Amino acid sequence: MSLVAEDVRVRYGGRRPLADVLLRRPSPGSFAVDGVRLSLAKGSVVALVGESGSGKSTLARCMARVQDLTGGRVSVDGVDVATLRGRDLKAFRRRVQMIFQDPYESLSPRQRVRDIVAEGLAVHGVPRAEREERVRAALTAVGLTPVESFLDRRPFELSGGQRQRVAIAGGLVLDPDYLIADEPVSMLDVSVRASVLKLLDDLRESRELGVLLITHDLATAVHVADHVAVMHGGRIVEQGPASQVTREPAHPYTRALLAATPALDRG
Ligand SMILES: Nc1ncnc2c1ncn2[C@@H]1O[C@H](COP(=O)(O)OP(=O)(O)OP(=O)(O)O)[C@@H](O)[C@H]1O
Repeated sequence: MSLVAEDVRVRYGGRRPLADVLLRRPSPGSFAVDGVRLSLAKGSVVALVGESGSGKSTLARCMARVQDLTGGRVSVDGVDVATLRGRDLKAFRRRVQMIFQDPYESLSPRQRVRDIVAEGLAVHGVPRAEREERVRAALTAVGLTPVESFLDRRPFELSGGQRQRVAIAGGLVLDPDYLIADEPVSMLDVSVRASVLKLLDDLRESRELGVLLITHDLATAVHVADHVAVMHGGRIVEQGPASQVTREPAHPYTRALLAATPALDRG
């Protein structure tokens, strides 16, 4: 079972963001994602690595079907996700969950942990009587135990790492097949990054979750990924097993990324 992007292209229309002009990012005529192929199998962690503006988030949104493609296709188990409607689309929305960089921004400040985590259950019509048990199971799975001491807290009463765990629990509660994590640790203290990455790795193993880990940091990528795809200017310039990409980088851009990651460069 896998979620696959094939020759995906995205071109944005309209006015260009000022930051793009100032940073001399690709012009409107060019593609933010330009012919990308990427496959995410269940039970694997694939890291999508590249600098800001390289197209990682755009590709991720396409794979979650929250963004339209200009060309190519995204399929799940061989079915083009653009063709999904009604019940099938709802099932896809359950199967593919996204979590974001800043758990503080993506979590509603006034809601309590129990309601934040239960939100997806309500949307997907899980009976009220089942919700509490599933919320507890999800919080246990992300290591927020004893569960009782977290259920009634609000986001501001949690540490950054705990907030990211709540966001992950909110995705997991629907028992997805794939988790797309867009820079999930970049806002966290270095000391808690490793534990959140380990959590993603544990979930991959215990739930056979397919994790797409988006990061600008190669060190984060190789920490947990089986497969690394390096994105630059809307294209994947290199991809392969994590050990191969870091030991024998074939593309100059990958070599530059490695050189900027001293610990890996030495190793
Ligand atoms: N809604 C949009 N409208 C116009 N251009 C956009 C839009 N979203 C992204 N872009 C542009 O598309 C390109 C790729 O952006 P994208 O966010 O996918 O890259 P990224 O690698 O995820 O970067 P970051 O890590 O900064 O989010 C950039 O030039 C960006 O400014």
